[in-house]
Amino acid sequence: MTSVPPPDVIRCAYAELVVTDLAAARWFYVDLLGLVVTAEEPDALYLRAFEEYLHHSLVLRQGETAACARLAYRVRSAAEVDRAEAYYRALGVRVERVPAGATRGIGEAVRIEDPLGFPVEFFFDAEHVERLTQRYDLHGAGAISRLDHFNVVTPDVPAAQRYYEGLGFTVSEDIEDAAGTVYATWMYRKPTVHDIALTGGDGPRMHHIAFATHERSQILHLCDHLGAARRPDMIERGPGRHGVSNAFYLYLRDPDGHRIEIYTHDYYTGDPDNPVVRWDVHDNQRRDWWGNPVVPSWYAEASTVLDLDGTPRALQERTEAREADVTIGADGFSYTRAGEAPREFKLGNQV
Ligand SMILES: O=C1C=CC(S(=O)(=O)O)=CC1(O)O
Ligand SMILES: [Fe+2]
Repeated sequence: MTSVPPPDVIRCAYAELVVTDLAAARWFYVDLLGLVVTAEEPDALYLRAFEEYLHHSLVLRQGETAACARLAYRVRSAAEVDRAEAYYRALGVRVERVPAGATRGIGEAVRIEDPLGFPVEFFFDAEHVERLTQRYDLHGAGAISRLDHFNVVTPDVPAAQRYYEGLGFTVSEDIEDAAGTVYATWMYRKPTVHDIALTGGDGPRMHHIAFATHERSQILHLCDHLGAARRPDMIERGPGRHGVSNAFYLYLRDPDGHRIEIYTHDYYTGDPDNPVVRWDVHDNQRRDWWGNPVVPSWYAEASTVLDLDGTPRALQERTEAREADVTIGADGFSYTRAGEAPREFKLGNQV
């Protein structure tokens, strides 16, 4: 902890992913997902969703090894970038101040290796570009409106929660058990369910980046589009309705295996007394409200993250119980209505 006040974070703002085949990634993110190309270079794409007016919310950069190179938060003013620098220098983590343009379209920024091992950037100034909210002539049937959240894998969820609480984030929901083990936590700065989800597991790894649509029909269109492209294998999990967040969801894997969630219909969390929702890890509606099982890859796989030199981070193993180990008997395979003995397999699901 430090006596230096934290920067005033507004929201999650952009991610930078390393992809091994930029053309293949372009098909997935632009031709399929419909993200808008703000700028294009031989080895990089700067993409945004239709309601976004900052230069980008996703950077795809050609590289040898697929990885997450950066998770960026926007702060409320240029002065808050200075405060971020002071806060993290006081925390004693690696801090770099970069000039405007270090990332195309982004102003002066502070980059850190955060206490959880993630490459994180704080910025305020960014180039404004056309906001395409009402350019319905450009929206496809699967139009994506904005970046919604990051989900990261980290071994010690309570420690990660404490770090983010120090940064001014608030818990909206979590998954825990009767012994007090916390398996995952959702935390926000913008008044929705989360800007960051902390998923218990070997980390640091990036679990997914999520974009929001306005309508469930847009998510269903993306599934149909993948079918038409004969690429339904890019659908990892869903479509479905989450228990946590109540959002309608779809998880896709991009050509490099990076997980992208398309998400809609979560809820407002902006009042100071917003109630925290706590889920029992043995409630098999927690991750899918309809009780459908979470596919094993969703628990097991996540993207490598890089340090500020671009070197992949070594992983620290989770030492507490792992959700996939404690819920296989409840993840769509049994019912957990209070007082009822767990049943066998949920109809239609077999291990
Ligand atoms: O955004 C999310 C909201 C809810 C869930 S969960 O699978 O319902 O826990 C996962 C998630 O973190 O991707
Ligand atoms: Fe998510």
